[in-house]
Amino acid sequence: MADSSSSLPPLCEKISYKNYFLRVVDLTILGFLFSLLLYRILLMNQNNSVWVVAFLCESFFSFIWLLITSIKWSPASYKSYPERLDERVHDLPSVDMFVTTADPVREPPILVANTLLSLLAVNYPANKLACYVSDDGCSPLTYFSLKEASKFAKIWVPFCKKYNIKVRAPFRYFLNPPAATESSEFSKDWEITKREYEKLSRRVEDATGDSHWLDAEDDFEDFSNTKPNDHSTIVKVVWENKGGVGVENEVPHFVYISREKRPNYLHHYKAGAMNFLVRVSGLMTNAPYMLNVDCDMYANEADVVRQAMCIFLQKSMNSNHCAFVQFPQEFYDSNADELTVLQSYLGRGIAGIQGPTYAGSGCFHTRRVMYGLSIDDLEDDGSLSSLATRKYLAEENLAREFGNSNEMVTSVVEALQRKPNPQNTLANSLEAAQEVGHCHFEYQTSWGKTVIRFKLYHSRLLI
Ligand SMILES: O=c1ccn([C@@H]2O[C@H](COP(=O)(O)OP(=O)(O)O[C@H]3O[C@H](CO)[C@@H](O)[C@H](O)[C@H]3O)[C@@H](O)[C@H]2O)c(=O)[nH]1
Ligand SMILES: [Mn+2]
Repeated sequence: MADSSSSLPPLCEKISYKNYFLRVVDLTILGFLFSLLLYRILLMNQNNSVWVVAFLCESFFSFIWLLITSIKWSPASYKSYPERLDERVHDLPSVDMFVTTADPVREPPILVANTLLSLLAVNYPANKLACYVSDDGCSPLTYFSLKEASKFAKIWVPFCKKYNIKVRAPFRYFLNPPAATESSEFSKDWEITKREYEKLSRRVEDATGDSHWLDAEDDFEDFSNTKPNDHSTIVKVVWENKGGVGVENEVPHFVYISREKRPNYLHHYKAGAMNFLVRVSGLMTNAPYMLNVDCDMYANEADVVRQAMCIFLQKSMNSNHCAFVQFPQEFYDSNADELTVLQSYLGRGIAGIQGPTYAGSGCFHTRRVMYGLSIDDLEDDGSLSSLATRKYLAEENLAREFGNSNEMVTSVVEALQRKPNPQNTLANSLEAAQEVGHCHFEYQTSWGKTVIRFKLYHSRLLI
């Protein structure tokens, strides 16, 4: 856990971008706007309706201008120092990473595979990570592609770590040839890895048009007679990190899940998928932190988890006061100018006031906040207050809130009390994981009402 010594340099800092010259300019503009409105009001009686319309438009403009200027008044951003993490934190916390996909046509499986590969390869101890992909399309093709990708991960992840590759989504990384200055060993490994990635792409492409492989393996039996909106829960542990040495230890757990869907049950789209991801990961790994990434994105920074941990674990910021860490999104395939305005001006402005807004993807949350805790429920040392213990841990409450699965309730209690997860093998939780995939979890419990759906969008805790 985090070292409390204050003599060590901080894990992250808030950088302020206050600009007094800009503030004077803004105050001058505000003065002009007020004088204009005052002028309109004073001469209102002597003019016609055009004057009134002009007054209304200028008032509206002034209001919007004032709103935006107040947001931008004290811009700030957070700078993290992941290189300091190892000397400050001796036992890094676990992180469960979630990817949601819903449609193998609109979201090509090779892209989802790249998202998965970029997450499996992040710079973080692999035994502290687990990646869960939720497939609302219940697509055997997506499952096939991800399974193949997890085989390729055993080449890709060691390659990225050995050469400290920055972009860890192979489809982006292999766009550029290696620099001429690279060693011959690197060039050789680069060629081999690229060839293996091309083989993976080809296998996925071939499988797209031809489904004979569906019958060839028992593993795909669960997908027979399923429709995207009518099927039972599927949970498959594709790769389990059981420790050991070398490659075996370098690739994090990877679990494929597809929750039950029935035509007469609303499934709550991504929010429903996220609920199921939280439940299954709670049963299997129960990490205190969770990362949520859309399937058409990838982690473009290998240190992303370490950066988030710098912010969560920075003592001076009080880790209990931090509910989520949101990373900005960048687009590689569209004009990003409008995003610069959003992120550099408004994003930094909001970060200066309290913290960024939740953007739906690229966000780390603490599990306890997802289960309903707020700052008021915690003592200074992060333990549950006695009032919160009565409120959250009462047996009848737990079943009503989280459902009738005993294993689920146990995992929630352990997460709320910050107990380390006992090291079970993932396969031991398969039956319980199937159970929490039922549609009724979204109806007879708080999952479909407040857990996640409420917390994601109304969390009051900041960074
Ligand atoms: O029934 C569904 C529908 C969508 N998704 C997934 O949800 C994500 C976002 O859906 P998308 O259709 O791509 O929405 P966007 O408008 O592109 O996404 C933005 O807006 C959403 C909220 O409206 C956020 O949840 C997203 O994170 C944010 O990137 C994707 O990974 C989908 O695969 C599901 O898992 N199940
Ligand atoms: Mn999208």
